[in-house]
Amino acid sequence: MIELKNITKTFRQKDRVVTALNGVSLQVSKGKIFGVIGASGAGKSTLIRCVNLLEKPTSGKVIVDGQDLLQLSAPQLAQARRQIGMIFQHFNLLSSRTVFDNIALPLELSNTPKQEINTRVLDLLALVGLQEKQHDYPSSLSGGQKQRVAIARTLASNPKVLLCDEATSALDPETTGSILKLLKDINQRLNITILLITHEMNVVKSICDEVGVISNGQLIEQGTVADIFSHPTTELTKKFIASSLEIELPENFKNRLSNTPDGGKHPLIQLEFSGQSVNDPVLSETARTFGVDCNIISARMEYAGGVKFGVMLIEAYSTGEQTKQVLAYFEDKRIKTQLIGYV
Ligand SMILES: Nc1ncnc2c1ncn2[C@@H]1O[C@H](COP(=O)(O)OP(=O)(O)OP(=O)(O)O)[C@@H](O)[C@H]1O
Repeated sequence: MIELKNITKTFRQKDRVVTALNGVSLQVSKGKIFGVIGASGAGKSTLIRCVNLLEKPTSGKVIVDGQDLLQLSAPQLAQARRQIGMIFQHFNLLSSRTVFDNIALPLELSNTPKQEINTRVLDLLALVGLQEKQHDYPSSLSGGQKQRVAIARTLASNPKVLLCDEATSALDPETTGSILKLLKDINQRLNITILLITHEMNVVKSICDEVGVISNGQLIEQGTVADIFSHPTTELTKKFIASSLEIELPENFKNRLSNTPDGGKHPLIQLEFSGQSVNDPVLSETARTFGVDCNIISARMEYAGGVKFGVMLIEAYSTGEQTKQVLAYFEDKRIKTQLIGYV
């Protein structure tokens, strides 16, 4: 549905040339959700804006639904763009129009009959769960509600593709979750292909089928979410994955933490489970094999693309030699271990 072939984009900034995209190629199949993740300035916005030619690539090809966009005449491009919806971090609603009228706008612009506009907007309001807000103005809505209006507005044109430019970055975690759920719902119910950009691995993990990692204008890694999570090859990808799995050591353990096992303290071990880890009942095996009981202090286990990931902090009731055996056992199960200290 979307194909970028060897896209390069350079900008002229006073006396120097900035290469925002450097030979980017990617493909998104119909009905899939593809996430591009990268740090600030990596080229994410430029990339997504090249898909609907808001930004014209310096070289390369942009093919959407079989059409080579750079070869189209102005009217043909306008037609093709109707198939490509876009939502933004800051929603871009018209403050002088009600919720209903914001959603109706693209239909008015395409001269849709009034009765049809009415039915369609009411359907869209129901789809995004905002029927009661139709007469309200954007200023009285929460961030999540504004993004729902923006989603409904872009769906009004029946797009085949939806581009999401950091669509949840201005929202709190709970609202982010509900907007991501809505996007997944739209993707599945309407079979809309989604390309999104984000700097948060949690977004990728919760709704994407495939992911590309962008750095310095280049896609340095791409694949299915399950593959990338289980076999990340670059340090940057590993960092993004780790950032989505962070857990905090509770305050009372922090205060007791020391570098030595003096005074009968027990080792505090961090276990990092990835797609490569052996899926065994490791804690009970540790107790049976080494006679070492473990207390789970904090844990976060999740699934991405059908693979189990997570981090766990355990206090192992072990002494010196046993601790070494237990750490070696976890490593053998391909669980990344780190001795944090003693508590
Ligand atoms: N219109 C422009 N003129 C000049 N340089 C630009 C322009 N747009 C982007 N750039 C440069 O291109 C590079 C990539 O920018 P881009 O906005 O695509 O990154 P990003 O990954 O979206 O960053 P952020 O997450 O901070 O929005 C940056 O070095 C930026 O300064």
